[in-house]
Amino acid sequence: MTFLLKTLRIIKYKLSYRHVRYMSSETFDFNTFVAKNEPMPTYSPGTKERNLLDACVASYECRIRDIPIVIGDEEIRTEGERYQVCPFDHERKVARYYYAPKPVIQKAIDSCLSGRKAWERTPLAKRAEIFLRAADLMSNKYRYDLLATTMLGQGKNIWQAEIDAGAEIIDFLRFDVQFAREITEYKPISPNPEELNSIKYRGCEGFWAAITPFNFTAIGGHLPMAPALMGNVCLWKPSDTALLSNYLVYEIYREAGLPAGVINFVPADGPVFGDTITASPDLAGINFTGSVKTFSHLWKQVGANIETYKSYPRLIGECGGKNMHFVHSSAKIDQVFYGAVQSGFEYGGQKCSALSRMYIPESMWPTVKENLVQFHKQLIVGTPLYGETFMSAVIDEKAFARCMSYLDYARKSPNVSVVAGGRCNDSKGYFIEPTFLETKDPRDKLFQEEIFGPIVTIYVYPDAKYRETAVLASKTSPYALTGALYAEDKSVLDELSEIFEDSAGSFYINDKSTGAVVGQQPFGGSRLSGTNDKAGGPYYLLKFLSPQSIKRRTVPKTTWKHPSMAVNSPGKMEVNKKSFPHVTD
Ligand SMILES: NC(=O)c1ccc[n+]([C@@H]2O[C@H](COP(=O)([O-])OP(=O)(O)OC[C@H]3O[C@@H](n4cnc5c(N)ncnc54)[C@H](O)[C@@H]3O)[C@@H](O)[C@H]2O)c1
Ligand SMILES: N[C@@H](CCC=O)C(=O)O
Repeated sequence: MTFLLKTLRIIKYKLSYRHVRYMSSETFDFNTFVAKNEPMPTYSPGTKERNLLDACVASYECRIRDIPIVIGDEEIRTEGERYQVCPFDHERKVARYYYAPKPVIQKAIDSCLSGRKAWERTPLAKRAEIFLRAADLMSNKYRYDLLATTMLGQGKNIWQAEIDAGAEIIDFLRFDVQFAREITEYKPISPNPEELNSIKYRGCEGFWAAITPFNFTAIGGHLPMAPALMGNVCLWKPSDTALLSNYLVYEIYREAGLPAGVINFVPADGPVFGDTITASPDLAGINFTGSVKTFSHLWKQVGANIETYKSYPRLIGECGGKNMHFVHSSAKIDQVFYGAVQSGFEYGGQKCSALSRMYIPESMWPTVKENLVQFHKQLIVGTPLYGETFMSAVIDEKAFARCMSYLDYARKSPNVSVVAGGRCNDSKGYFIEPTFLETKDPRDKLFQEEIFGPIVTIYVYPDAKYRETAVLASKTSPYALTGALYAEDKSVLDELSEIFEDSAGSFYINDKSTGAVVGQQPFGGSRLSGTNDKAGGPYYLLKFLSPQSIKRRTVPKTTWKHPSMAVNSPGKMEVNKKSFPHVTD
């Protein structure tokens, strides 16, 4: 009976998915293509898209997807199967997967390399068309599956899943196509009529490795796609806790026409994968998003092997943050609460851009505190499958333990008090209550270390000391990812924006620190937050090109002499006897 119901649900969903939106690949002309951001449906109760999404989520009930390693066209399953579970219900398995050991990772490298030339020689416009087709499949046929797998596997609520696995991934694909055209439009000049100059926009010699995090399906899909678009071949190592959605993205690329072996899908133990790719002389680059710890480790491994590579590997790393909201007394107070709740707690604070330290002027603190406590009471924390849930569980046991250790520290520290929240429960899922803490010490570790959970710490400063506090805030953390400044006073905005210039790669004025949109706010940070390559903007793609400059002489030379030399007997080789006295006639 359950089986029958389940099958009926799947059939009903499959019959109803055709909800056709904008198709960018149908009338595609590479030379004129201009991307636009994917419209986001509201999913409010009773809408068509909400009903379709609910049916899609239900169709995954009792299903465990089997996810192989894919090298070329070959599916590989190794011994020792593993499971991805729902973070909000850790008894519920959603995917079964397998780790690639060293020889399998090496096989994936060899497979990539064997197809590299053919893919690089495929015209850019053709490569672009494949990824636009993928964007259309994501926008239409697979929209709800992408959301459902992100909700179930990564614990995002409907809106957070749409931002990521709906709009953002589609935007990445379409805007990258436009950016790829724009950055390859440059042609060198040929002012000498005897020469013709050109540039060949090659990919890199070797293979790229895309190592992706759990927290954004869009980042998972984008990191291998961007090098592939620019003519590279790539190994994609997805995160263990994002496999369900990430494998679907991989399947969509293949359905859209991506040839086998251009991207090989290689789930693996992190260190085994890292050791194998950094030991390969053919490593062309690593496109990484994740923690500082992992990126620094990879960088060291590349450094240790530097003399063994055929080319210097390029390293892109988008890492963590300790993102602040700095509030001045001229700020609009309601904007401060809304921003804090959304940026601090959406997706359980598991966005690299999430608010985690906040500076509030004394005069505002009583009202801000009262409102934060009131809002806190209204937040629904639970299963992301329920439409009114604001926030769900953190991703896994490790994240739960990390958040708990900071909450323990907060309870024990004489400087810290709990404003709201502070509880945790992992009996069903990895639930951490959204928490506001207040500290008396603006250099507290709560103001320096990335927690990556729903914990926001507040420091209350004397209004008149806003300048000194801003200078302190700009230097407190080793990260520089995102930051927001709330103020209405124009001179304060100018002054503080300058103070914060080096402390945030993505800076917001009177808006929260999360929610960058592709093509609108290219994203990334410096200091320990990464190499600031600005995904979602055009310059990102430059990293994946290794252009070849070509000069063609069209009129043969008639002499070897420099113009500065006397013109007697042009073109005839003469030996200068003063320089070579030993030369005799
Ligand atoms: N700046 C950004 O754009 C951005 C975006 C998303 C996430 N992040 C950051 O990512 C982190 C959260 O993601 P996470 O928990 O998945 O990070 P993580 O570093 O634990 O894992 C990232 C990836 O690296 C792999 N990995 C782990 N050890 C490895 C090793 N030795 N060699 C090779 N690969 C290895 C993991 O399996 C995973 O696929 C946070 O710090 C967050 O701020 C940054
Ligand atoms: N680009 C996203 C964050 C990505 C990191 O997790 C944002 O702007 O909120």
